[in-house]
Amino acid sequence: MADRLSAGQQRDVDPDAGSASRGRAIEVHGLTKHYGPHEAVRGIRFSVERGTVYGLIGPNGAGKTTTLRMLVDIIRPSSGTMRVLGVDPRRGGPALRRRIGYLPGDLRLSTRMRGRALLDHFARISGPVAPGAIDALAERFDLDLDRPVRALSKGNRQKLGIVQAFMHEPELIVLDEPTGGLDPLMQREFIDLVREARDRGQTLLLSSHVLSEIQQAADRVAVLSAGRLVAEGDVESLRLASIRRLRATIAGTTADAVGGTLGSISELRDLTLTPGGEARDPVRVAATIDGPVDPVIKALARHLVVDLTVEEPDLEESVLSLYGDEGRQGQETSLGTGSRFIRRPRHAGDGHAGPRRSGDTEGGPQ
Ligand SMILES: Nc1ncnc2c1ncn2[C@@H]1O[C@H](COP(=O)(O)OP(=O)(O)OP(=O)(O)O)[C@@H](O)[C@H]1O
Repeated sequence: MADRLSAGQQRDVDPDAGSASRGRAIEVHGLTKHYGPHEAVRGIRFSVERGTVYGLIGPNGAGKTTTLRMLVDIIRPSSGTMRVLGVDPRRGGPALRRRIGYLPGDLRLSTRMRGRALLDHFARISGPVAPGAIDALAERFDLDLDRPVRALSKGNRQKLGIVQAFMHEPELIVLDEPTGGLDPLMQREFIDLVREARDRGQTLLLSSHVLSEIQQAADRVAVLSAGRLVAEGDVESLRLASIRRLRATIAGTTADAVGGTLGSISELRDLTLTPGGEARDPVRVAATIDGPVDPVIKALARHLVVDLTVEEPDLEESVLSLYGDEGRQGQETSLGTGSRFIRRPRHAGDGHAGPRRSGDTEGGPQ
């Protein structure tokens, strides 16, 4: 596994592995990474309490992988400081690495070895694995360890990566996009595994661009955008969770009547109504729900709803929707009760001038 934490060169463990940070598994201050002139991570700071699950979310290219790779000492930061399990990862060497389980985002496994032999090989590097632990994990994920790794499907190779990250029950588990390639049943199993590890006192840091996954698994969340940390807080405080995209088709009425019902719902933003060609043809509704779904559903139910979808928007859309231009540029501002950097989200009504009929502007449905 090209990217797996390897034994590497022996280095000394930092002697001041610290009293001040004993409650924290990870502390990051002003962490920055340049790739040539490109600033992939720009002065971020966050900390992860021991025995918690911390989620890093952000659209593609936000800097999640770069951040994780710095924490596990695969790449060097350009500037800033990090403490991982009380140790500077640049100086922690194999002793620190054995305390960490790591699943890289670009897991490449193409060996002829069978799954079991590969995991045994990893176990020799990562430290002792309890008897039966590998089989128990494999069984849980329905993973056949007797097949050559290169013959496994992408999802099964991902399972192998998950097993190697968890099997030695390390103090800290760092997972980059862990559920890529897993089917929904296995994703569920993975979330359970994360919670059980947390309940045993292990600390987990995971990245994802799927908001719902982080919502289910994490206690605390940081949102990265364009290399900056634009929001940080506990999962409930993260308003990204309440953003949904609504599409509906309503029959037997006019766009004006639908606008009359929906126009005053404060949870709806960017409401666009597209009338049918003929007077009583179905009206198509598109909008963003920012808040509880219930008032919207009740307002829609006053009409004949012939089709309805309410779905999670993609993360880029959510970040930009809530954090606007600052999110686009990755700026930080602070706000919040118990949360750093949580920017006041835009509310319905901020610049919201009622429903738009399709054709009123060039934009169309958002
Ligand atoms: N080795 C590299 N050389 C140059 N630029 C890089 C390198 N690795 C990453 N980048 C750039 O750094 C930025 C952050 O990339 P990173 O992979 O950390 O983002 P990410 O949030 O993990 O994205 P994704 O969800 O797509 O994996 C991107 O603009 C990316 O193109």
